[in-house]
Amino acid sequence: MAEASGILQTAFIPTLSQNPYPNLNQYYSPLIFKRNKTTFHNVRCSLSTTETATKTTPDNSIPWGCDIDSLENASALQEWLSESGLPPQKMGIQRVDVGERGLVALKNIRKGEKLLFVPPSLFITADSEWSCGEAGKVLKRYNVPDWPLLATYLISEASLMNASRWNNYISALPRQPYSLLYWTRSELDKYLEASQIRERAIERINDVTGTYNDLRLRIFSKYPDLFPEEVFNMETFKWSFGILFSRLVRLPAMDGKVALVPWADMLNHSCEVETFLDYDKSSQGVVFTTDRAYEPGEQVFISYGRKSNGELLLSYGFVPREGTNPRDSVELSLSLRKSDKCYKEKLEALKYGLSASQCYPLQVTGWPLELMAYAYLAVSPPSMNRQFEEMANAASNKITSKKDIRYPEIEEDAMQFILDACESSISKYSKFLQASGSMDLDVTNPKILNRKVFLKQLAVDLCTSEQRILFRAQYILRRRLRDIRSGELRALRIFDGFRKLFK
Ligand SMILES: C[S@@+](CC[C@H](N)C(=O)[O-])C[C@H]1O[C@@H](n2cnc3c(N)ncnc32)[C@H](O)[C@@H]1O
Repeated sequence: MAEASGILQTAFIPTLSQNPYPNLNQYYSPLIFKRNKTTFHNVRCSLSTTETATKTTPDNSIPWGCDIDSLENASALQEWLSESGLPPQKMGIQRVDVGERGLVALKNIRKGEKLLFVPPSLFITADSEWSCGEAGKVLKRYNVPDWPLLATYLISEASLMNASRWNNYISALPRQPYSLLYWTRSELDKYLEASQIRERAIERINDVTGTYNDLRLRIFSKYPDLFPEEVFNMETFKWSFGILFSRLVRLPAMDGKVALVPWADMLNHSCEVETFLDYDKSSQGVVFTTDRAYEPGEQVFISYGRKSNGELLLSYGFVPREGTNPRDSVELSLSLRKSDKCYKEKLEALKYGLSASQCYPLQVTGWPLELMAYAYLAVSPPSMNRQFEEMANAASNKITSKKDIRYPEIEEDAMQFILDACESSISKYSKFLQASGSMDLDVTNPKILNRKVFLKQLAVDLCTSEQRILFRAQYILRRRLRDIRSGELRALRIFDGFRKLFK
């Protein structure tokens, strides 16, 4: 567990954990980026730019960065990094089969070798110097936390193009990162209807929208010269948060500092490796230690953390190949029955952080004790009301109480309750997977069709992997129920035998 949390903390971190901004519960609506040649740069810091961010871009996209699979700016990035202190590397950026672009071994790399050595002068952190110092000062004055601060910083530097020291880095970032932030509400509803990831994506989109709206109301609107809407708008924030979700690293050896680490963020994820990025005090740079050997031409991977396929889709926009993710899990939703005579009492018992409907992760290898405790609570009869609190506490992962509770008298009902939830979820997945074959057949515009085919494939891959875990749980639950029932039958038969004997 300690190991797992270590990895979770150090991989690229998709969480708005430091975002204290309220979820304004607003539905995301993409704003069209207004390209205005004059206001775009010069207004803000009187920085004269030799290039302006006004090139023509595809609809709704921002005018910096490059296509996600483009190597167009990669050599300029490499050159700039070496001039700026990146030591010679054993890897180079190339087009790859997994992850579009990635770092590929140029020489033999041994298992246990330290690679990268990106110096702190190349990190982007909340302490980085702003090209537009005034804008940075304003955000600091308002105590804007790291995530929104970095999102704003990235936009500010990006809009300055070659007047920013990060120009080469930003030019090599994807113009539209693969992210669920770019899915519309109707796409989420259509393709992810069966998966709980849909809810998480909606929450995340609302968080990003809320954060932007809050910054706009509290700060940007008061300093329109520093933060013109042509530059700092919902579209550019969607981009910068998409970049942060898929590339920001937490560095435990630097007290958990979060940073964008150019070059290191060209590494793709593999579920088959355990190694992750961290700051190395002895070499004073970000490194990772290989946990396997690589030959020249092979893509080198790190782990983004022990994440489920759904979490990988949510933050990084990809789903690993079926059956390759040993950490995969699916969220199973359990609910108290409204018709339960003790519904109110049970709800009252759940007051510490749980609700009448609760999600728990199922893995191929099993499920958490908390899930079983919730099931006990949901099926327990009024006569067990004294145990409601114990069950509710055991169902919560926030309260440190005894988790491994057992109530043999309601074990069968609890198992059946979980099985029913699994089967109802399985049928939602089956419905989507069956319907997916004939979805979008009426679309003729090739660009729209491409997008739909791409999103649908991601959803099909995710739903297939999630359904597979549910099938496994269904199998285990059915077998346990059969054992319980056949055990009961045997006990009844023995009892019957004794009765006959005494007759
Ligand atoms: C930290 S960046 C890695 C570099 C990225 N490939 C690039 O060209 O900029 C994370 C992004 O890489 C891609 N990626 C990483 N690992 C992947 C994998 N195993 N399969 C597919 N895409 C992957 C996803 O688009 C993800 O959002």
